[in-house]
Amino acid sequence: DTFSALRSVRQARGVEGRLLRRLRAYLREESARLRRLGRFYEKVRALHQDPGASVDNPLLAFSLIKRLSSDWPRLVHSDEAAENTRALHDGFEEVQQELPGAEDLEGAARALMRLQDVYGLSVKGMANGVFQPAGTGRPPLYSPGLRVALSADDCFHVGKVAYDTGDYYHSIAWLEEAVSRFRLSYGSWNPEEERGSLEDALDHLAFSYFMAGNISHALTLSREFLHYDPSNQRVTRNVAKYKKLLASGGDRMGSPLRRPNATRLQSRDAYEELCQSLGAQPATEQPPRLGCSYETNGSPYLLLQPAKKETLRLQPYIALYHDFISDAEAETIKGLAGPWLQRSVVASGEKQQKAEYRISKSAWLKDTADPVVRALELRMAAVTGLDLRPPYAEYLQVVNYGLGGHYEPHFDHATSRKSPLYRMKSGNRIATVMIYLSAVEAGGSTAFIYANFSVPVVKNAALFWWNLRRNGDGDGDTLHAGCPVLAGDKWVANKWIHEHGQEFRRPCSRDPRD
Ligand SMILES: O=C(O)CCC(=O)C(=O)O
Ligand SMILES: [Fe+2]
Repeated sequence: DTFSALRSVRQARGVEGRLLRRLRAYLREESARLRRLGRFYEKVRALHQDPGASVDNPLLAFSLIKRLSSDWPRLVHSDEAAENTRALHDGFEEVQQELPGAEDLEGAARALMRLQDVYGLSVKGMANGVFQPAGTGRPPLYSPGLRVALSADDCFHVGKVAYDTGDYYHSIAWLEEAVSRFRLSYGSWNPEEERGSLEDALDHLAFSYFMAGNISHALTLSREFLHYDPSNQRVTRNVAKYKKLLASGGDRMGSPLRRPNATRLQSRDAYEELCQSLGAQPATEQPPRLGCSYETNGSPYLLLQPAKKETLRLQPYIALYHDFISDAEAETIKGLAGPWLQRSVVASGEKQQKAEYRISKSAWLKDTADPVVRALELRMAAVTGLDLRPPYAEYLQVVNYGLGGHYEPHFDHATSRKSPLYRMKSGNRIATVMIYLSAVEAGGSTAFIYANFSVPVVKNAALFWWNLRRNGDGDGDTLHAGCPVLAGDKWVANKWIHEHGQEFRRPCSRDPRD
């Protein structure tokens, strides 16, 4: 699919570039053809208008006969127009395989609604191209270089995706925006088309209000619909039904519509607050235990260039290593993974499958893929002091987030003995090293829900944390998430290190507090 990785969205832009060039060629050919027709028309018309151009002149008589017997039939039966159309069709067919489909449009619409929800954005603002949290004095979360507004039809399509899944909370917000935009432009340029669209939006909006229990609104909108299309039987029946319901007191107009909790989240508010605050929570612990240091970790590898460690939390233990990789290395890793990216999956029982709560594409890189991957593994081993040789760690997982791409709160370690993670037979995931391979323009922080803080995307830095306690139990405090990317192309690389092989490097303890 296209929407689930920004790399694919960029490729889709390339596809449109090719279509654009085809269309330009088509316009050029067709304009030349029409110009030729125009010249023929003008020439013949001039002869017909000129009183001196009489067919008494044998030369003019000859050319008349030639025109009628040869020029006109050729002109009328020319397949030039058809050939131009065919070239356009062929160009389209060439890229057909690469075009986004219905599921992409749906995924893209869901992405906009996710950004609306998680970042508390108003639909009206978004439709106007502004990313400002609604009803707060906060500044915009993102100010694009080029501000673009959505069309009435764009808003209708987002609303329709919500409508089709029975999500009337979102369908009402987006269809309201569509209706008010259609009303504004109504009759301005293409009355027939605009009217059809306004009616369609009114129809869907009225039904959404009806389903949400707001009968009086459903009635008002249905009446407006009938103003444009008085003979519509279905809507006429609806109006009668709504009137009857209102008369019997069936309106729940006052009750506010609640956002559906489609996610599996119990801690949704905390999560969203962490995503919005962009890594600005005060630490509960104080220096000197929290702070920055140069680390050689007893490794000769780090002697000349120690790791730049920022300890972020002690419980759970989380550290950020700044400048862990170079820009060039990051580009190499992204380039190696790019062609192999596949929709990311999540563990579900014993299986792996794709899920709405993880929107990204990912690829696995072995250390034999390139010397850069190998060097990165050695550096991670030196910094963590852990054994990363297979099967003690998984291959490097490179992830590219998509439109509104995110990974809702989860644990990296297995929480069930049946998890596919145990297929490696090297125990659970004891620790995670996650490298930020890119910057983002807005959003995309890594939020630790129970630890109550979030890490903004710091390009080239590596985040480290222990997933397990020393007694082998999963550390519940490590629940974490990748917040939706508001703007930009977020890439990360994950290294998941397993328990086996670390016995002497991180010794066990029976104290559950360790
Ligand atoms: O992208 C992030 O910030 C978090 C990613 C993550 O938690 C994961 O891939 O397991
Ligand atoms: Fe994770």
